[in-house]
Amino acid sequence: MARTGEIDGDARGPASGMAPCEDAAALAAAWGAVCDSLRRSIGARPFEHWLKPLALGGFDPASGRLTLLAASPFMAGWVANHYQDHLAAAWRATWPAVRSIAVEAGTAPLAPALFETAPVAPPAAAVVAEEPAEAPPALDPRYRFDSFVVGKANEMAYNAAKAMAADGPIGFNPLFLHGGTGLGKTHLMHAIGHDFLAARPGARVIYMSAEKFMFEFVAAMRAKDTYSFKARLRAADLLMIDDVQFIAGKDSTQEEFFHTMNEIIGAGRRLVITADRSPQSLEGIESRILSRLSWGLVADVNPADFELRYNIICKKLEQMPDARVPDEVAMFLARRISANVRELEGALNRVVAYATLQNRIVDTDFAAEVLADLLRATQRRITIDEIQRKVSDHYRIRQAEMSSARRAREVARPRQIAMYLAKQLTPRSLPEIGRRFGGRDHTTVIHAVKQIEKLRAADAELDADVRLLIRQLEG
Ligand SMILES: Nc1ncnc2c1ncn2[C@@H]1O[C@H](COP(=O)(O)OP(=O)(O)OP(=O)(O)O)[C@@H](O)[C@H]1O
Repeated sequence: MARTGEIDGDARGPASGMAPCEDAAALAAAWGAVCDSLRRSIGARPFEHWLKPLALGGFDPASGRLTLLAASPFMAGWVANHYQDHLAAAWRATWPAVRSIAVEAGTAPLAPALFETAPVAPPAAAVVAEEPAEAPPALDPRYRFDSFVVGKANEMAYNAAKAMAADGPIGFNPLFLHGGTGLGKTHLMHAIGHDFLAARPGARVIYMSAEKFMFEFVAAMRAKDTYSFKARLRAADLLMIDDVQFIAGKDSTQEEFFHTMNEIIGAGRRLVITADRSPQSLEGIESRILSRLSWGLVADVNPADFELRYNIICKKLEQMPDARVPDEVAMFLARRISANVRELEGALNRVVAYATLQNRIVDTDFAAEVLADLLRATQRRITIDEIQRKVSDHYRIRQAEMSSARRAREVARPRQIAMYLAKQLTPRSLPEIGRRFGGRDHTTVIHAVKQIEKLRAADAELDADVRLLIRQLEG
């Protein structure tokens, strides 16, 4: 079954004058950029479930027809019915040569070159999906322990996951991992699956989202054949159910889930569950399930701090040997994209994809330009008061000196730095900044900004001070 949705075309041809599909890597990079924008427009969860598993099927430059492939006719139909407009808008913005989009069931053509230079677009094989009965589990090959960067925020979860995968008896079962979206829970689950299988070739490993668990269970009930569904899950040596909060309020699914859990644990097989919050905070989930979950090991995955974010970027860059991303940009991304690792990864991919598409050298200005929307959305509002406080602390002067008339170098220079930072980091106008620094004129502010710009270029120590202050203020 194929669903085709036509979108209004812009018949003027491909974006940036590029011959469509001549450069398969560019098409893949465009798909990466489209994915990024879709994730933002429809939200991370629906994106992960419905759109991330799509693969690029092909693009016909003559007709402008782009084919996307879904894992099943059901998925293809759903995507075509629900996300056609989003897909059309995102492609139109990125690659106007696309005039119609067809979503079909099928597997991706074997065109590894399409993805080779474009880490932004996961190949079909990397799609996180649940395995059909008897097939090897569809574990994402990228999600392994050695590609997972460990820091304070996730070391407890990492160690527990390692223990879950290790050979020999384990001291706990189930393992319950919880934390906000995009922090690496799914990654850890897949890593457990890989290691478990490596230690026990032929073992039955099932990874499944709770949403899929519900769909399959409901479908089995409708078909009046729940036996094979139950038998398959309960025979798993390692069962992993992702995002269990999804079954909140779904009574019959919870009933089945509870029995599955009991069977697995009772038979000494391993169970791993994730959720976006701790068992105590999961609402709409039966208390018997929650208490069962709390019997095992509960480990949280916390938001990454700056150091971990930076290390993650460095790790991702190791996997992109063609990407030329200087350290200064890695630090910039780590500093500015702090919401979660998925967003950080998406930002890095977007910068690399745009640099490839536009043949540009990556520097901080380029990254800021490419990520302008994201940075605006995530930017914390920095106030002039905060800047004055931070700078005064740094130079050990009283904050009142920011507004005083004293001209001695030891207070005048920090004051100029604070004015410069106010101009750089806040949307305040020059006259307003002047007013906040003891009623000074806007020309004084302009002078301070110019002065500090000059000094930053000439004086490494002052430049390092300013960088540090910016980093601290931007959090
Ligand atoms: N510590 C880490 N090291 C390397 N990559 C990481 C790390 N944490 C997260 N990632 C990457 O971030 C992305 C998002 O992670 P993942 O999908 O595992 O998040 P999640 O916690 O399961 O989110 P959700 O609750 O939305 O399903 C993945 O590509 C993953 O590889």
